[in-house]
Amino acid sequence: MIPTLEWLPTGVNFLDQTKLPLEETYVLATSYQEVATVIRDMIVRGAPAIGVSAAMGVAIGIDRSKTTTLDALTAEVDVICDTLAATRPTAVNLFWGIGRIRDLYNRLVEGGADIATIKKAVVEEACQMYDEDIAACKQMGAHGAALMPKTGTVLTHCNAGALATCGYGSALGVIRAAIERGHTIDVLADETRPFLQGARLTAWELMKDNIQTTVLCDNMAGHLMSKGRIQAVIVGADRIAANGDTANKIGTYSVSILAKEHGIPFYVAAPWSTIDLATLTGDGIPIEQRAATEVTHSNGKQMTPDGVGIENPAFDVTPAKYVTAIITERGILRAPYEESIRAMTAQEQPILRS
Ligand SMILES: CSC[C@@H](O)[C@@H](O)C(=O)COP(=O)(O)O
Repeated sequence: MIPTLEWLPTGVNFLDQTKLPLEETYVLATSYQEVATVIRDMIVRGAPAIGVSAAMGVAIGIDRSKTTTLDALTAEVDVICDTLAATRPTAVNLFWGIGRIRDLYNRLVEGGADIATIKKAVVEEACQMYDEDIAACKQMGAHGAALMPKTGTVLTHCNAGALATCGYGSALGVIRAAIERGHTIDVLADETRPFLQGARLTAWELMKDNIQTTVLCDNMAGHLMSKGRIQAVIVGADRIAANGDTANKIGTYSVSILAKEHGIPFYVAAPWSTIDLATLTGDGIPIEQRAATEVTHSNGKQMTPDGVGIENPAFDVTPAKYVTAIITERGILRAPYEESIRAMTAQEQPILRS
């Protein structure tokens, strides 16, 4: 399995996704500040991977703290959490990952645990979240495989694969699971301007698994749909509001409308940690704005005239009405999403182990 990130005795080791597909190199983060930089610079990216990375960031910050009193440690934990929370705004998994370690820390302090016990427990929790993320991807695959065409072409946007998770992938995990169950699927990967997660990352990881993959420019999907070349669309998600509106990589919204127009099912695959019950509709989802240079430059070369205006929102929101189903590790959600999400939230869930 592709090692997206890994807890090591020396730190948290990240496959540098900014260097793919040409170089497979790693960045070892030895402090919470370095983990924050890795997330902000998109060395690691993809909502589920960001969530676990942030949890590991909090854990490494606590584990490496030199403070000797609980009061001082608690003050430091505030700074650690705030630093990591300021890295990227859209993927709710970031805040979920930080919150889970923070909650554990608070419970341990209230329970009278000493610093050594706390350090051990937060590291174990972060590593458990890593295992749970892989298990959740496998479960999404098990639930979603039957929705994929028995034979046909599936379009995906951005990278919701092993690289966007701790392994196996959310949207690409469903495709992998379908192929493992005997489906004959080839993948169309939108290049996903401007950061090229589709062209660089989805193509790289699917080729590694010998899954037939074709990269297309973002403006080509409509043409191919009109020619009957696409049987399903599946994407990941960075945040799903309580009504099913889904934030995902910029361009997803356009693909969803094209799919609707052509009668092609449009699926979202995401772990439960991507569902944000506190955000009622897509209007409440913060959209990350990234640097203009991602648009103005390609491989260091300037592509636009000096002084031209630039837009670079990193995400858009697909209204729930365009989403055929949301595949989670708990099961498949269908419209009306307020009700199906509420019903599945109430269900008791087993702890997943990879
Ligand atoms: C599985 S993570 C969400 C993905 O579906 C992906 O499309 C995405 O938007 C990731 O954004 P990124 O900016 O690369 O972190």
